Amino acid sequence: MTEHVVPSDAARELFGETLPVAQRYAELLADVGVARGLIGPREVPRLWERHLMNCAVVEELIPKGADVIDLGSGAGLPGVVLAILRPDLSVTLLEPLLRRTVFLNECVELLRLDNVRVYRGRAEEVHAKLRADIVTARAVAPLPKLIGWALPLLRKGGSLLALKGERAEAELEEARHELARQRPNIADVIRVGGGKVDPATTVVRVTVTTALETGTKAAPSRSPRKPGGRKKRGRKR
Ligand SMILES: C[S@@+](CC[C@H](N)C(=O)[O-])C[C@H]1O[C@@H](n2cnc3c(N)ncnc32)[C@H](O)[C@@H]1O
Repeated sequence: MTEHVVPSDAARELFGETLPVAQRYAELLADVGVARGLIGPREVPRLWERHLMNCAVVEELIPKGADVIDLGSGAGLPGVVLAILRPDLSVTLLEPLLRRTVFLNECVELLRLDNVRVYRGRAEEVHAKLRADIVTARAVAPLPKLIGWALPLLRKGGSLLALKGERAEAELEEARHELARQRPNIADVIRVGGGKVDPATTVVRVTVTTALETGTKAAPSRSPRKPGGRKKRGRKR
């Protein structure tokens, strides 16, 4: 195992019985991910704390059995982490760049993630094709742009969970105009994972309170699970 990819006790606690799969993912990021330029070599020593764990704690905001789109998944953050931790979720990794979707497909296969599909495309071009209960996004675009890309993908009552940094509240203020132009919604900033990750992960959550207008309806969502699917992995809480 790559020396730097050894999980801390906190990571062991957080991932529980799913740790071996998370560990394999961390190794893929550290080896293939770095070799192909999908993740910077300087990130390797902090893969667990800054990347995997920071993303994992967002799972507490996601209802059981939800359809999740990870918008701008890149090398799989946070989508792959959430899929590992929560086999009950159906996760679509939405990513436009071929090099990244190739890596994502390799991850799905090597980690045997039957609850994940990789979808190559740009968010703004798939509004008529994809629908979800939750859209996650980390480091993809400024909030006003992200809102315009993500909200049309949500079912009524669904939420965009945008992982943001220190400026989350200010970004939300800057996005008020765009929020007002969209379907009715409620937006707030929440911090998750306090006591598990330091600093806690900051999430801008935007929940849409109405259904999409007719004429913008997507095809029914396809479950990424294969027929007969994989056995559920247990999870220590
Ligand atoms: C800085 S990377 C972040 C990747 C990953 N979410 C992470 O946190 O490591 C931004 C990603 O968003 C993708 N992206 C950019 N514009 C997009 C769009 N319009 N729709 C979907 N994905 C997009 C890029 O291809 C890239 O992989």
